[in-house]
Amino acid sequence: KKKKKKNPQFTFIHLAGGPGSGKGTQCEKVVAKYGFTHLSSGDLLRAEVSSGSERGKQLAAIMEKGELVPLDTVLDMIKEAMIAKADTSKGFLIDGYPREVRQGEEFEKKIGAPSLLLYIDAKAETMVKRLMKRGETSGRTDDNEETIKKRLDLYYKATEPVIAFYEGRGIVRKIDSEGSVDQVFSQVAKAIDSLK
Ligand SMILES: Nc1nc2c(ncn2[C@@H]2O[C@H](COP(=O)(O)OP(=O)(O)OP(=O)(O)O)[C@@H](O)[C@H]2O)c(=O)[nH]1
Ligand SMILES: O=c1ccn([C@@H]2O[C@H](COP(=O)(O)OP(=O)(O)O)[C@@H](O)[C@H]2O)c(=O)[nH]1
Ligand SMILES: [Mg+2]
Repeated sequence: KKKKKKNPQFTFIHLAGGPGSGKGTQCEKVVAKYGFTHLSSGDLLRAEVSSGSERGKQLAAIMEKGELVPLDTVLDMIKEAMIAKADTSKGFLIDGYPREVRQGEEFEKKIGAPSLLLYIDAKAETMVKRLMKRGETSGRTDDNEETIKKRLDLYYKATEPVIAFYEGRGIVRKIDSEGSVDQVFSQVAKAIDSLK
């Protein structure tokens, strides 16, 4: 029996990469050029924390430690945000999700299959440097040395396998993010243009 494709009217592009690799920075530029809708799971979680809700308080405790919020919570938030934008959006940039292989599997079951995964790759040393710098002004409680170390460890353990999972499907484009923002973006744009 042929399986019906979920949500074929939308393009889904995942961005995976370590903390501070530059996912958010690149997404802003993609939005400006291509008009896709940017959904950052981290930003959605931080918005819930700022709301001061009971759920937000629980999330804050997890994020401060650099651990992962339960799968269903994050997926529900992404889904809600997508529904809110579904009328006006052609495609979604999903930044920082999936964080682990199971999250990728659930996304496909409940939302749809991605056409591209942009793997934003930077050295650990580079990521730490950028995050420490960002921490001077970001106000993010997780931009401190101890939590950055935990986020990196978890990235290598849980998130890198996601990239291998999608490599098997041939949709991964590796982006070298050691250069300037514009150098990185020219690689990102090439990968997106190759979709058409
Ligand atoms: N030199 C250089 N710096 C960058 C580049 N991209 C991002 N940065 C800086 O690195 C820091 C982290 O960038 P973000 O875009 O917030 O990184 P992120 O991957 O979204 O990180 P998380 O929010 O922690 O997931 C920022 O302070 C940026 O100014 C880049 O291509 N080159
Ligand atoms: O899908 C997600 C996205 C974020 N987080 C939590 O939110 C924090 C910040 O995530 P973000 O993507 O903003 O930053 P990164 O970890 O890439 O530096 C993480 O450390 C996690 O605690 C999570 O659990 N699941
Ligand atoms: Mg970000």
